[in-house]
Amino acid sequence: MWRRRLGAFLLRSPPSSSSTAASSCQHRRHHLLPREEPPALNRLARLFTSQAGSDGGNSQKPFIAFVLGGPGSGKGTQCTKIALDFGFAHLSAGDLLRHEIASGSEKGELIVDIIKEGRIVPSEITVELIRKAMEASNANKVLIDGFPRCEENRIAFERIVGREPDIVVFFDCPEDEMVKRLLGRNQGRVDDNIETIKKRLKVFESLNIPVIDYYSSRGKVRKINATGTADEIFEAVCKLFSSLRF
Ligand SMILES: Nc1ncnc2c1ncn2[C@@H]1O[C@H](COP(=O)(O)OP(=O)(O)O)[C@@H](O)[C@H]1O
Ligand SMILES: O=c1ccn([C@@H]2O[C@H](COP(=O)(O)OP(=O)(O)O)[C@@H](O)[C@H]2O)c(=O)[nH]1
Ligand SMILES: [Mg+2]
Repeated sequence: MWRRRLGAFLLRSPPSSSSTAASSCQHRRHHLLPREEPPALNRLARLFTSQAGSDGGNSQKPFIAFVLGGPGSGKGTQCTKIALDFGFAHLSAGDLLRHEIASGSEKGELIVDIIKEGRIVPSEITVELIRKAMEASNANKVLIDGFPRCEENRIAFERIVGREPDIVVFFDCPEDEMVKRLLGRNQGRVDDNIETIKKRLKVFESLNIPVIDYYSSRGKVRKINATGTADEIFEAVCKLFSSLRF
């Protein structure tokens, strides 16, 4: 049912963290309530809870949401909104890889070639970048955007980080809509060409869908219809995140 014939495209520079005023949803206020308590009370409360707040250190395991969907399904756009409204750290695997490329490292040279071809970067590289970013964020709620891309990624993450995600959010978007969005993204990414897009869509179908199927069989997938405007989709996202305990 989630398998769609996927047709076609991009690599953009680091994430836009912009979010429109219209991005907030009706559930937002409900979620912000605990964070609106006086700071001293918050700090005191954290001393007696099992998980520290994202600004107060995280000595316990964080709540992890993998955010998956085809290229152009809106993962990055929605993650930015979730991070703002629900206080998650947003770790984009693609952005971490692009930062590595920008650093000029030897690894970066390997990564850029892989990304240009729409293939998947070796798991040990990506998992190590994510592990370090999780540690550096010290957050108690983490969105991992665009990872795992394949079963090997998934297994490597679970082995190295020693965790499964708490949930997997799947943005389900028709191929023609994804292609249209990617063509309009215009962020100067090296994978922003028709040839690479075709390959990425094929890779999504053959390698990433099995990861979604795996987590689905474990009852972890929350599918969101990713058609409509970004704000309409975020309404559904808000309903989901408002129902979670983290
Ligand atoms: N619901 C939407 N409708 C139309 N365009 C969208 C929507 N969500 C995101 N976009 C745009 O589509 C492109 C791809 O979105 P992005 O969030 O980068 O997707 P992904 O991270 O899944 O590749 C971006 O240019 C973004 O602004
Ligand atoms: O865990 C990951 C995430 C990304 N990529 C590579 O980086 C590209 C861009 O990924 P990103 O998530 O930024 O693309 P999006 O799906 O958001 O358009 C992918 O096509 C892959 O080549 C990868 O190898 N492993
Ligand atoms: Mg993205």
